[in-house]
Amino acid sequence: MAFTSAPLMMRIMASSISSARRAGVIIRDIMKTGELGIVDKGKDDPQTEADRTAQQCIVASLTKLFPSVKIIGEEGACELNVAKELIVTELDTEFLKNKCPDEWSNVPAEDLVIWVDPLDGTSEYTQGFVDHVTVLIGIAVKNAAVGGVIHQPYYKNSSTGELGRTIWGLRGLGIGGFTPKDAPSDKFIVTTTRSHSNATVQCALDAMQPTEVLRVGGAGYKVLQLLEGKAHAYVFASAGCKKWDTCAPEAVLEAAGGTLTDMLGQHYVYHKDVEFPNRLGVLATSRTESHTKLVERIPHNVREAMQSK
Ligand SMILES: Nc1ncnc2c1ncn2[C@@H]1O[C@H](COP(=O)(O)O)[C@@H](OP(=O)(O)O)[C@H]1O
Ligand SMILES: [Mg+2]
Ligand SMILES: [Mg+2]
Ligand SMILES: [Mg+2]
Repeated sequence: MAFTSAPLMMRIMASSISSARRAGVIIRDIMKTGELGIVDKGKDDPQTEADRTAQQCIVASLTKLFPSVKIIGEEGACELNVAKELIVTELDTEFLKNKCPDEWSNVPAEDLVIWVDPLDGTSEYTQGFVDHVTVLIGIAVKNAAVGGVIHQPYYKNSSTGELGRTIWGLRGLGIGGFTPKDAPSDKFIVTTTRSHSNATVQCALDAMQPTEVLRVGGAGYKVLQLLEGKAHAYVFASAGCKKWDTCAPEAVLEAAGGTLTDMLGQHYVYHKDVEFPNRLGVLATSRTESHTKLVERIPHNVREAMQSK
């Protein structure tokens, strides 16, 4: 096959793009059957047949191609001996036309972790807000979120009518599949959770003094709103998001000049032994905003509430 000599990082990105697309088809197909097979993993934490099957597809496909790379998926350990139709072996050839940034051209498998959220925005998926759903595949090198794929299965291309779009980002290369837009400079729009709010989340939002608040599902979708110029900041003062929610969004947003950190302005780490919860919340800003200025607006009681978790 052409391009098989591409560096490991580029092959993983290209395979992530292909398998995220296939996961998007699985998510749409399961919705069409009307049998979502919802299981409650905890309070406000549903899992569906689409989460389970999309994860099997992504993890089995990446494991087949990259057996020595650590892969961590939201839905836990999964069966790797899956039906042939669930295995995606093709690499996205368009992506492989890019030159690998020098800093990633020799990264060994043991420095990599792939964080998989097979369906981000599950609550919204079960309630029919399908636009909020994304498939997230993040690639960490040692501690840092470096590469990411965000696939939006229900995005409709207005000229072709085709469903699904895939946005990728790689530090040192930039982003693809999409042209970012800046949000209006005469407003300050903040995007936040639709289904996991609480008093601390609201207190942090109020402190931002937004002109408008958007309440939508999924970490992936909220970061897309920043890239699309629909919001200036994503503010979520809660420990509810996990590493698979933020690895891909952080890499894509930062490749486009934005910033994603905890509420204190520190980057999360994504090595294989890190704990899953993002205990200090999520604060993300588009490339036009001063991240530090927003960190300074977080009130003491919110900082204390988060640090005591
Ligand atoms: N309190 C909480 N409990 C469980 N999961 C939470 C949570 N708060 C946020 N999350 C998870 O973080 C992601 C984004 O949340 P939100 O849409 O509220 O912004 C969702 O991922 P999943 O849909 O992949 O599970 C959601 O489940
Ligand atoms: Mg979930
Ligand atoms: Mg998620
Ligand atoms: Mg999920």
